[in-house]
Amino acid sequence: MPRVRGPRLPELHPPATTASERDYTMSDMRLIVAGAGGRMGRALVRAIAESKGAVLAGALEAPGSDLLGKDAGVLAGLPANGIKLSADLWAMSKDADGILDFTVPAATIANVAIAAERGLVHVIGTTGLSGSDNAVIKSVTNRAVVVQSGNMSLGVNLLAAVVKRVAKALDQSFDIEIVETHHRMKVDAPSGTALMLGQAAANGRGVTLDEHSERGRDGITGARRPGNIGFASLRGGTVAGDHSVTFLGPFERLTLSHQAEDRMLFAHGALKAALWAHGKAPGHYSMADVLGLADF
Ligand SMILES: NC(=O)C1=CN([C@@H]2O[C@H](COP(=O)(O)OP(=O)(O)OC[C@H]3O[C@@H](n4cnc5c(N)ncnc54)[C@H](OP(=O)(O)O)[C@@H]3O)[C@@H](O)[C@H]2O)C=CC1
Ligand SMILES: O=C(O)C1=N[C@H](C(=O)O)C[C@H](O)C1
Repeated sequence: MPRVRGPRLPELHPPATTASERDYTMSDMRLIVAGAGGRMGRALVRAIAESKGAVLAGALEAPGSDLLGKDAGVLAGLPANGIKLSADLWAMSKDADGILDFTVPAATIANVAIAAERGLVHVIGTTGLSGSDNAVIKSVTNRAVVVQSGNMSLGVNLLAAVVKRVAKALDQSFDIEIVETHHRMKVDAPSGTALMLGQAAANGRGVTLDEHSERGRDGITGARRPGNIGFASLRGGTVAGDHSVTFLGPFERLTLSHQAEDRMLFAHGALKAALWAHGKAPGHYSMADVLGLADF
């Protein structure tokens, strides 16, 4: 029987290579993974092993973690790579070029100063950051390179650009509601992506998100305030990340949505951001900058 060939799929999971199987060059970007024992941290270790142009230079974990001293490759489901998890960012960053940081707000904020001092590209994917956390991050970007985004995927960043345009085109007779669904282990709500999409809608409308958000409705809430942007969060199972933005108008609704199928999507996006930012001038960059969508 003739072999039927299907369309080629992008290689989200190309065969993993390890330090011993690959020839690293001096020009490879030397990356530290923060939260290396976490879900995203393990995905990032795999993404680095699978990609050209970067090498794992360190694996950071929380002080007191049971995982300190364990091999980052083994934790990520790969052969041992000799990089042991450590809580000492200053020591491991001596010869590093960048840090991929998907941890918790307190850890990310602690990492900001060291990354700036060491001249590391700091890719920040951590969500749940407060306004004052974000101000700390911004404060170093006159001397440090930071790429920060609540979502590192191409699809969500395109979605945000489209949401901004649609919000601009529709008046306040259209209510905007953002719904997100994530796995049962997620600790923050609304998701960073939902807030990013809300910000895009607010920008399109020319309003301030803080003054036009409706979050956590419960009980007698009163009627919906015209012009507000609503948020709802679902948690359960193993969902990598679903987001939808619905524009509800008189007798019609428009929904734009995105489903992430695997968190390797975010890991590959973060790696792309680091490689893009290597050698850039100090600044606070977004994933839209990395993907060339800033003017879309
Ligand atoms: N922007 C994006 O595209 C994406 C963002 N995220 C965000 O990334 C973050 C992490 O998500 P996820 O991997 O699922 O969460 P996990 O809880 O699985 O991982 C977080 C890791 O950070 C570790 N950690 C805590 N404190 C420190 C510290 N001081 N130094 C170093 N490591 C520390 C945790 O260790 P311990 O368990 O011991 O506390 C844990 O291993 C979340 O904010 C999530 O929303 C996730 C996916 C995509
Ligand atoms: O915690 C997660 O898993 C994710 N977090 C990010 C968010 O808060 O939006 C990105 C993605 O949706 C997965």
